[in-house]
Amino acid sequence: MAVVCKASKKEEYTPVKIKQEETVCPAQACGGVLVRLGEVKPLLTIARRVGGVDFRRKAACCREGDVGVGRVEEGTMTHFPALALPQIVSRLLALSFLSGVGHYDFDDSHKLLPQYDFIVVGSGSAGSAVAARLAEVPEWRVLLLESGGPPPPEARVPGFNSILMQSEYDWNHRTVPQKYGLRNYKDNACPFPMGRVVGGSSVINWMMYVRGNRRDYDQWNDLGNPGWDYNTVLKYFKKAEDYRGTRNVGTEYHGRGGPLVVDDKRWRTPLSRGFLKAGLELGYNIVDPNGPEQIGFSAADLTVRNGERGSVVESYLRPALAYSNLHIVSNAHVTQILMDDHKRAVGVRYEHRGKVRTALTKREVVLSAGAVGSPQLLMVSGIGPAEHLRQHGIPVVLDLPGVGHNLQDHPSIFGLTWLTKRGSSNNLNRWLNPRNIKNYFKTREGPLSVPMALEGNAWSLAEEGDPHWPDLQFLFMASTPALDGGVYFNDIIGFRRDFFKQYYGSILGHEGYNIGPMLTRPKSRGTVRLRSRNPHDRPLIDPNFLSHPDDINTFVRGIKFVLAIGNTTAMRHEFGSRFHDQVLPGCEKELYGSDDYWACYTRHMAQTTFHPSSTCKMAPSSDPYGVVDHRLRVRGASGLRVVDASIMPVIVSGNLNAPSIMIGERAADLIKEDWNIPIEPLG
Ligand SMILES: Cc1cc2nc3c(=O)[nH]c(=O)nc-3n(C[C@H](O)[C@H](O)[C@H](O)COP(=O)(O)OP(=O)(O)OC[C@H]3O[C@@H](n4cnc5c(N)ncnc54)[C@H](O)[C@@H]3O)c2cc1C
Repeated sequence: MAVVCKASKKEEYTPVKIKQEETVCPAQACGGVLVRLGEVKPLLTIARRVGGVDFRRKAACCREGDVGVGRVEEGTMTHFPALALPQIVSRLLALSFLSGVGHYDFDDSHKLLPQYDFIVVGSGSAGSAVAARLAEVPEWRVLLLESGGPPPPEARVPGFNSILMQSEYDWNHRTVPQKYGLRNYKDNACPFPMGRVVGGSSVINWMMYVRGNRRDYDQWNDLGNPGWDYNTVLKYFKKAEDYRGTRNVGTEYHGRGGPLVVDDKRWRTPLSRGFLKAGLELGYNIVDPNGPEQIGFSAADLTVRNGERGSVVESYLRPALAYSNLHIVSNAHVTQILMDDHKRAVGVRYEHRGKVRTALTKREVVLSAGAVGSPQLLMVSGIGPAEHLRQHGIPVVLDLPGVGHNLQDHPSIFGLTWLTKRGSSNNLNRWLNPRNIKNYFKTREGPLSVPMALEGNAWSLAEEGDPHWPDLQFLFMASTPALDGGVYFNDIIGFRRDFFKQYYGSILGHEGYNIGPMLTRPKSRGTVRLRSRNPHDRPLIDPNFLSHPDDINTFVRGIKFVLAIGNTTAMRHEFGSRFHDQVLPGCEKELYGSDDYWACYTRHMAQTTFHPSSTCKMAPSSDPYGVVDHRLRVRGASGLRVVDASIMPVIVSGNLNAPSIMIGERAADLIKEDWNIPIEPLG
């Protein structure tokens, strides 16, 4: 049993310089070692993060109020001060200037009811949408439990988009070492960020609004999931949307008046113009990727509302605070779904402020803990592949081999870099210039009003099958990975330091850009598996990147396409674009520029684009690996649904925030229908 630690004497934390490449146990997460009062564990590492700085000590017991207690584990890598400094600065700035921002702690723990109609686990993109919509039914009582705390003020500043990665608002997961890729990354593994905060990943993401391709959803439907075809899901994308952009306004493709503001990228670097011109030069149109067809070049659409991040906290949860029937409890880590003898979900067990609590439901538990959290929670509760559960001594409630199976992510290459003239790209002066900072906090305009570096997207015609169903997306970033001299961004990306110095050492601080080919329809499949039966232990995340040989070939095609973009007159003449053509460390033996060289480049450089999905896939009963049916009910159970990115049978051809919100919106209507509540007809 977990013990709430009480210190026998008052102890102070002292900041320690964490030597490079050391690992610490994550703040806010118990690393797996439970401490019993009075027990002596000299090697226990206690971590606490204050204002973005890690404080760490070794001790026999934790102190009252400690949030990060556990063994040193491989999960988190924190550098001091490289990561801590920008986090502190951004918080101080946000605290000093965002005076109009009302902090809300999302803690209704003082008014909990003995029983709820619905318990939603996880307040991320899908969980917040479904919880807020369920609470529209006045007679229903809804409880939303979230493991993380309330979002910090700096989360509202779009330009601080990378600041929350590897902070206490990130689960700080890492992949397991990859057999086929990540060769220039420490331990052949990479950080795998996911939001652990009220609002989930929508609070730490990069705010690009992309729905995917109409064919993705028609495929879901054709795989035996009725009601998930494009025409149906489009209604839910529109229901969620309050479109304030300039493309296809007033057409059947965009919604107005929904909770989620979607807008054009209002502030752009000069290079953004070059990127769009390059597309025209290559014979592509400038498109609205959320319009009739996706193929083409586009400036990014953003979930930014009047210059501030439009996460699901702003769009769904704050407005829902008006409902007295929705209770939200932050810092409530769910450790088990409680199932009765008839395999019906009757509640959940969770930990809050050091106490183990139980919440009961008379209708349903809705699991929205994300593509890693949902399969993990199912498995520790006895729902998953029986053999795997038995290995960890977990009594099997339901043998569902598909739980944690079928992990899909979009791998992409952050690394193909061009140098350009001064003033053309995002540089540190633009980002951190006091004038721009002051201007942002006054007007919500300028470089900080948009996510740092992200400028646009492109989708090229597919070579196989339907040409309008792209297998590649290109992320255009108007900065290089060496923009900050390797002080900060390298740790966020996760390259090995020796590699970084060797490859980027000659271009530290230079202006330029980066185009990342991203596989929209990868063929590799991975897994999420348990490390142990302890719900606090990090799961083993294996995306199994590049295990399918076709993924390498698609990347090679993608790299050639981005080289063509960089080589257009538009990029070369106006911006002096020049490819950083240094031979990639690790690929010296290949003929530079050959297909084998680019395949080698891919194996060394491709990594996550932070889009895990499909680990509890929706499928008809004929599919042995299905976890939920088309109404998102867990197969073989009752009173239990999964509602988040994990239900995607196949990952979609775009970023996952908008699709996850759509899933939450659609799920709410499915639930209402199943409980005979009339639903609003959608146009
Ligand atoms: C750094 C980053 C950048 C990204 N950029 C973009 C982008 O620009 N555009 C885009 O479209 N997508 C982007 N994404 C992806 C997108 O944000 C996610 O795919 C989407 O938010 C997933 O939604 P979800 O509801 O499935 O899960 P999440 O939003 O991750 O929500 C899951 C929630 O469950 C909580 N939880 C988990 N376990 C438990 C538990 N045991 N008890 C209680 N609570 C629990 C988590 O803390 C979290 O709040 C990005 C993601 C990241 C991490």
